[in-house]
Amino acid sequence: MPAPATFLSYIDDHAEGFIQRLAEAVAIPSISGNAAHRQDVFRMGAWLQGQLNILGVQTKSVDLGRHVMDGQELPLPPAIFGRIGDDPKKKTVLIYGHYDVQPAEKSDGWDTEPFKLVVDSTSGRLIGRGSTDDKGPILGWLNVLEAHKSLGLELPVNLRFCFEGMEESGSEGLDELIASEAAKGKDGWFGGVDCVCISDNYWLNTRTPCLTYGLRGLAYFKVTVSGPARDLHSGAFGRSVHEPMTDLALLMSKLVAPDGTILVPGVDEMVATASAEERAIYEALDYDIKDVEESAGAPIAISSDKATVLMGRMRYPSLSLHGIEGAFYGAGAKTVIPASVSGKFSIRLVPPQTPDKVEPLVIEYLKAEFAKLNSKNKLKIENLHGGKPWVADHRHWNYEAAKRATEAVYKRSPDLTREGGSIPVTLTFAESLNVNVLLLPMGRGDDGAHSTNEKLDRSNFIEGSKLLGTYLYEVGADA
Ligand SMILES: C[C@H](N)C(=O)N[C@@H](Cc1c[nH]cn1)C(=O)O
Ligand SMILES: [Zn+2]
Ligand SMILES: [Zn+2]
Repeated sequence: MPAPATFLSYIDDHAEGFIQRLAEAVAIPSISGNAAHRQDVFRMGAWLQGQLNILGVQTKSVDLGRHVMDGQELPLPPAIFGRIGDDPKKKTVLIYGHYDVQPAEKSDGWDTEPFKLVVDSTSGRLIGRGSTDDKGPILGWLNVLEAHKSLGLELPVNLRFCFEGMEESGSEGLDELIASEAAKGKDGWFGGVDCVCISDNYWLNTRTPCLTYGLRGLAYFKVTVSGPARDLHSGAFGRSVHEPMTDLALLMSKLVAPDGTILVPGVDEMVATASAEERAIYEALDYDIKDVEESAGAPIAISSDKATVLMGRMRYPSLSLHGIEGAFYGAGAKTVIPASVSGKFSIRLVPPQTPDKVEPLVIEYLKAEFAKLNSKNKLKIENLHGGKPWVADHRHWNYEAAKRATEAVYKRSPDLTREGGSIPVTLTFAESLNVNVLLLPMGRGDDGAHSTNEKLDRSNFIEGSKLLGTYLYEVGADA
């Protein structure tokens, strides 16, 4: 069933107001991974709940308890649940999104203030932290609701919403909440849900919309080497004591090779090599080495073979080194020996890998490599968070509806992709509600999620809002 023309033109006619609302959302620095911003995450949750209420959605803010982050006990931001429509003749779609964002500071290399949405009218870019990940897509759903309310149009499906404020920091508390709601069956918040739709990833390139049926999982590690009781003078102590930074740098260098091979024994080996037939799937995708190099901003693709690059992102695990806490990193030439340093790295997982299978291999390997250093320093290994990979059935009616919606809005068939990133709650929804989950991205491959100058193209925001609404009509038509 096509979306009504009035809905589509409402979206076009109200684009400026929608961008204004996105600017309001971006202005709240809801960084879940930084204790100093925890109140901002709460503020963002309250703002979102208020917007949903204005648009006629019944909501509930669900307390997720407390947790410890960076040695500090903090309240977890609430899950914002919403519901609108209870017509037993209609399908019920559950929408998930996250209202927290990654950290961002102008000094990281942003050209503009990260928490002030900049509308670049020449390029059509809406630049700001969270514009594409994930405030723009969440607001896309609000745009759909606003259009229906203002036009007095009946929604084609019943909607349930689940928005969280900790996705960028391990989705703490959410799995348990979903499991307990699912256990209540039809009386729970998700009772009667027929399918799930998540808009929290990106097209593969800048041209072709896609539907995503897989996500990598994640195992995130913090490895700490400590020795001296305090920071030391390298003139007074250099070559006289074991230095934590030296040990850590050696350990970190043993994790991954420059070509991406994971050096922890048993991790790469868990995943079967792709057959020629499977390779052909990646060859057929609308993608070019230029696409990865343009979004990375440099000619640094790991191979000149397109399928190898794509499989590196979607089909194989990867290990990335993220940073070292406690090390000297400022300007100047401080001659310090840091007393304690923590390396952060993570492994993106693919089936059949799970955090439970991979973590012991990493811990055992790091301990063995540390022992080889004969250092008198101390080693501590922690898992910061993790999540399992997910793959869905893309022949399901939920995907068929999204395909028809994409063809209606973008006048082209979507690519079918697997995403290199992780949204751990996806698998939780699939398993605890036993329904199909669809990833329907709004943004492009060069949006720079998690990076500097994150943006969402105006056309993706506006056409993407039409897509989300049209998808609901296509699902409704299947009822
Ligand atoms: C794909 C999604 N938009 C996303 O960015 N997910 C994050 C999840 C995460 C886990 N630890 C920190 N963030 C990602 O894939 O990195
Ligand atoms: Zn993210
Ligand atoms: Zn996200």
